[in-house]
Amino acid sequence: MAPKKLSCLHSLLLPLLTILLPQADTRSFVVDRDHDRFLLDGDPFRYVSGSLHYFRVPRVLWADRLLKMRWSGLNAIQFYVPWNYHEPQPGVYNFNGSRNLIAFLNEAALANLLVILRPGPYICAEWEMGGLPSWLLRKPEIHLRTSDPDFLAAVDSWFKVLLPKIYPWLYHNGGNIISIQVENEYGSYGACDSSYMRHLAGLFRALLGEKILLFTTDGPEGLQCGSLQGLYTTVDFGPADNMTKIFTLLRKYEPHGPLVNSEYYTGWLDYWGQNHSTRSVSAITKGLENMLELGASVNTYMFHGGTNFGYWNGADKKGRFLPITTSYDYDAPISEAGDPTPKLFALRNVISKFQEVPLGPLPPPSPKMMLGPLTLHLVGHLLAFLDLLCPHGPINSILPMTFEAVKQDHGFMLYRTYLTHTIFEPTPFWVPNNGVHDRAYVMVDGVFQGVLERNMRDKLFLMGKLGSKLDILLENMGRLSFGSNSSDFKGLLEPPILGHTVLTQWMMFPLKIDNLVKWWFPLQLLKRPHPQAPSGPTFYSKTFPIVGSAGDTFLYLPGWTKGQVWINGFNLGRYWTTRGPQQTLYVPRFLLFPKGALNKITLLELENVPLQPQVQFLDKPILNSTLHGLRIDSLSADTLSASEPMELSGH
Ligand SMILES: CCCCNC(=S)N1C[C@H](O)[C@@H](O)[C@@H](O)[C@H]1CO
Repeated sequence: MAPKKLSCLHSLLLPLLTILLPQADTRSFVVDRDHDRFLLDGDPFRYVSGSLHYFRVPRVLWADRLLKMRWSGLNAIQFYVPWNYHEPQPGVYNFNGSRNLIAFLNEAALANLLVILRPGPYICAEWEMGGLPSWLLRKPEIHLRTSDPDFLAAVDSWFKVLLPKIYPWLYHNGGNIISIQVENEYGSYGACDSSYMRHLAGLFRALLGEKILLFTTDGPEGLQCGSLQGLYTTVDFGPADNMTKIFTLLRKYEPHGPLVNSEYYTGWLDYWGQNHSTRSVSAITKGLENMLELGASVNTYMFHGGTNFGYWNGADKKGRFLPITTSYDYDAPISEAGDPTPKLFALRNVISKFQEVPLGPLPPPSPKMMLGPLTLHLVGHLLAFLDLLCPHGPINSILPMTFEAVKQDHGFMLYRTYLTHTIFEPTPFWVPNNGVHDRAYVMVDGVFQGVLERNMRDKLFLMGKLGSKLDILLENMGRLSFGSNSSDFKGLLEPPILGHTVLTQWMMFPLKIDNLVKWWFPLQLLKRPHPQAPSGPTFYSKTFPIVGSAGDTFLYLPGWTKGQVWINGFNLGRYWTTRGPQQTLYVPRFLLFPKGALNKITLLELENVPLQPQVQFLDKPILNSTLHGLRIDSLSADTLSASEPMELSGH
């Protein structure tokens, strides 16, 4: 069922693509079960693909990354489409700028790369709520990833917008999409709702037609529940797994047709507070060569990881809640900053034994820049800006409400109540049933008392007078992206208890920090110094010029604790210097104004500010600090010493 009207871009591009590519009516990508292979336009074909997530790479960098992937010998790329990235509110869609999926497909076509598309609706990917929009949780009893009518209604409505957009880009229609995955590792979810999977398969067929190859991907243990008649079954595993054993198991589901590993892990993800993950070059190249020897088609996950900018990281639960770091470097062949690594050259060498790889030099690593140290100035305590951060005023409720209930999807919310009696002695303060989701910065009359953290710290001791103001800044650290319970509500899930008193009569202030930072600090007069010595959630800022030529750089925040950073209004993501393993944040050079113009860095430090409120921009990342302090051997001496301190005029 072709869409009734092609967008003007399609009507312009499609004829171009049809001229550049063989006529649409002769194009085909099919499974040849007689010879256990794919056929592309009737010829034997094997893909060697790499995963790159457009939603983790600013659009201005897409062409650079795709060129490097093509040069590496890949003939295809694989990527997800995060539902929550494109439908921020029910019925509100965004496909602009770095969300322009069609522009990304076109960039891939221009790089001569075929596409394996994975539109979900659930994508996992260490992404916020595995790609599902958090507004689904406004119906708290919804059963995600099942044939729950409320969930399917939202899925149908989303796919009726998305799938017609990609229909013209299907390979047999003249585009570059050769196959499409249905759901994601459904067999690992536990619901095992085959009517849900059948519903999705039917919807994809209705909107995409009969020709496109639809497939599923599961770990070996998930094939039973994740596979479905009519969808080609593929598997995922890494270099340490037993390829022979897993492919033998896969043959139980696909006795004929090409063997496919849809996620061959080149590295792994990082959690805040855990050691940095790496995978050895030798193990990865050996595993890839073994699979290519077998004639398998392989997608390497990730080939370029990118960054969880803003609040987009997801989380796992392994004994305790584990948020994913801002960096999604993944120890991938192309680093977070887009630089080729030894792993890339080693994989290219393996691929070249099986298929032609493009000649010509690979673009050199991007120029890097050092800057600073910069001394930031105090703008004011977060509470001093409540009127600007929550212009519509608070929501009142006897019991605290969740982020989802007040329709705050990401970031921070302030909960406020007043003590109904004087507390003379330090008195236990806690939220029952581990009900802080995820971190609570507690203040009494504006004075910072400490932090409660999901699974990590559940009690503080407070004192206060009758009528004292009790403020709790609640941080959403990203919703679970994997596991059987994606309904990861955020906020105070239960009323807090002080001593023997259940605290009621709450005011909820959903905070629109990003809006404010984008338009804020135009003049020094907006500073609102805090009456007490600032500790707890406090804004710092600095205006600075670039010295010398601009380049990619890595923001280093020695002595700071935890918070959020914006550069020229762009939300760079979370830092957590005291937790690691990530110590720097990637700053693509396009974010910075060149020499002659002024840049603005804004920090929201949530806990403690260093005596010297300074930051530096380094010429290399630090992603592997030990759990107990930074291993500075990862930095050259000159980098650490950096240039002369820059005392700049201005604000
Ligand atoms: C502990 C990892 C949680 C499960 N995720 C796994 S196994 N993975 C498979 C999943 O399909 C992919 O989206 C990624 O999430 C990948 C890990 O990078």
